[in-house]
Parts: sequence; structure tokens; C-alpha cells
Amino acid sequence: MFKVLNLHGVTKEPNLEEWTCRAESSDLLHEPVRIALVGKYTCLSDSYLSVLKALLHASVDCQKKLVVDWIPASNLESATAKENPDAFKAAWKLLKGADGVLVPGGFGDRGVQGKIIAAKYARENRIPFLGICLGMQIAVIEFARSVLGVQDANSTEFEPHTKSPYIIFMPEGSKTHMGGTMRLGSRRTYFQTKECKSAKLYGCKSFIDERHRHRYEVNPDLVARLENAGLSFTGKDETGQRMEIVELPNHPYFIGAQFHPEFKSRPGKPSPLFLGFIGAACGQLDAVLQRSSIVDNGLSKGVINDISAVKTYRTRTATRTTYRSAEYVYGSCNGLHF
Ligand SMILES: NC(=O)CC[C@H](N)C(=O)O
Repeated sequence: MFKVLNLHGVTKEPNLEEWTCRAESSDLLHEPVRIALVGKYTCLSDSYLSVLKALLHASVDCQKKLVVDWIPASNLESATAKENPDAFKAAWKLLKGADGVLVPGGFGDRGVQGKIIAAKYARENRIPFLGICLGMQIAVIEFARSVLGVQDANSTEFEPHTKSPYIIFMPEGSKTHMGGTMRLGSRRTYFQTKECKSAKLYGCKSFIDERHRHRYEVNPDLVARLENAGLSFTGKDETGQRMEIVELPNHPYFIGAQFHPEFKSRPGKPSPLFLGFIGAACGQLDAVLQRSSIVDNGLSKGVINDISAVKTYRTRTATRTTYRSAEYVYGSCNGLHF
């Protein structure tokens, strides 16, 4: 191919050393980190492929062996306890054994109640939680129901005429013109404070660009109520009307994102929110947070090979050390900006 295109002058041998080291070291990982993935399409693992890969990138970075426990959300619901007690028991056993709970994106109302139960379990038991897109909306509904006491809090996606619309349809374009109402692609998120976990994980940047795929959003008119009760919207769009990141500051790790951080995760460049989640699930969150902010300080001073930016890979034959370059941590594919 290169010959045909006469590209010989610009090609060079690929440098696979970092890749090989990572592959070898990940083959040797044995200490598990167990993640409960509470979703609707759990028998179709390809539906969550990007989420699985993002979990893997972060687990390898934390030197843990990823174990994903698939939990069909509706099996956590009390109706299943009556109809299929074995499935109910199995689902709860997995949830209770998890180091972290992840509720991914999704559409439609099947399994929503089970996802709300999973978010409640993680919030009340201080288990690391990551909610993505629908998962973030679920976390907000759960908080409104349990903490604010608004029993009928809901999304207009599931109950169009709900009296307590905590999640509403917010098209960017016309409300009446059908078609193209999905908010898609790269959008900017501005951090509201640098003192939150998500901002620290992204290297204390003032804004990031991440990918979106949704129609519904947190109702901006109810944000103040949620915030007064302890939920913190730490990332918003440029208008301040669209909530992008939500956190529970007093929880070890409880974060929801309206965007899909998994889409920009890469081997060797894990998504910051996934890295924080896996770090929290295996007791390494402080180290991960420290690494993110120290690397940032080092870079802003022009220092790249600061000791904090060094990663050691254990391989079959030797212990090799690689240096995280600016590209490693700040490659634009991770949504990060100087
Ligand atoms: N990708 C998603 O999770 C979408 C969430 C929700 N169904 C919405 O459209 O807003």
C-alpha cells in the first residue's frame, strides 16, 4: 500500500513498546475490581461495548483485573421477587458484592425502577457510582424521591404528564419540528468549581468537550432545590441551563454525566471519570486525584517527566517504566484542554 502510494519517505517503524508493555502487564493482573453494570440489554454485551472498554482502560491503569457483573435492572425490582425469586436473589447478590455500580445510558422505561434502586443502594451504602446519560438522570430522580421526598419525581420520557418533572425534554432546536431533536456529538462543559472530583480528574481545566446522545435533561427550574438538598451540579453548558455533571460531594464517589465519557476513552488514555470510578472502587481514588492534579501542575510548569507522571508496568520479563507524555494525559481525544 505504501509502495503504491509512494509514501515510503514518510513511514517509519511503529513504536510498539508502550503498547506491548501494557498488554503484557494487563495479562498478569489478578486482583479483581468488581463492577455491577445495571442495564437493560445485559444479554447483549455489545450494546455496552464502549462502556466495557472504558472500564477496562481504567482498570488496567489501576492495575486491577476487571470483573463485570451484569445485572438486568428489572431483576432488582420487587415484582421480580414474586415472579422469579431466584433471579431477584442473584441480582441482589451481585449488587451487594460490587466494588462499584455503573448505570449506563438507555432509552425507554423498562428497568427504570431497578436502575433507581441500584442508584439508591450505591448512594446510601457509599459504594462508588457512575451514572452515564440516562444513568445521571436516574441518579437525579432517585435523589429527588428519596432525599427531597418527592415520591412522584420522574422524567417526562417515562411519564409525559408527571406533576414532578425533574427530567424534561429540552431540544436545542425547534420543539415542534420533528426529526433531529437528539442532542448529538461534541458539546462543551464548563466546570462550576475546581474543588470537585470531576474537575480534579480532568486536570483542573475550566472546560472540557465530550460527546452527547440524548433528548432529555435535568429540569433547570428544579436545580436550586436539588442543590439546596446537597446535590451539586459541577459541570454545565455555556448557558448554565443544561446540567452536564452531577456529584454528591459527601459521598466517596457518586458522579453522573449527561455526556458519554466512554466514547473518548482509549487504552493508555482512560477517561477521567472512569479512572476516578475504578480508582474509588479499588481504594485508589486519592492517588488518582493526586496524580491528575500533580500532572497538571507539572505540565503547566512545562515539566513532563515529573515523578508523578511515571507509570511502571510489570511485565513477564522485567519491570519497565514508561513516562506519561503530555499526549498521554492531555490528548484531545480525552476531551481535555489547556
Ligand atoms: N443516551 C442516553 O442515555 C439517553 C438518555 C435519555 N433516554 C435521553 O434521551 O435523554
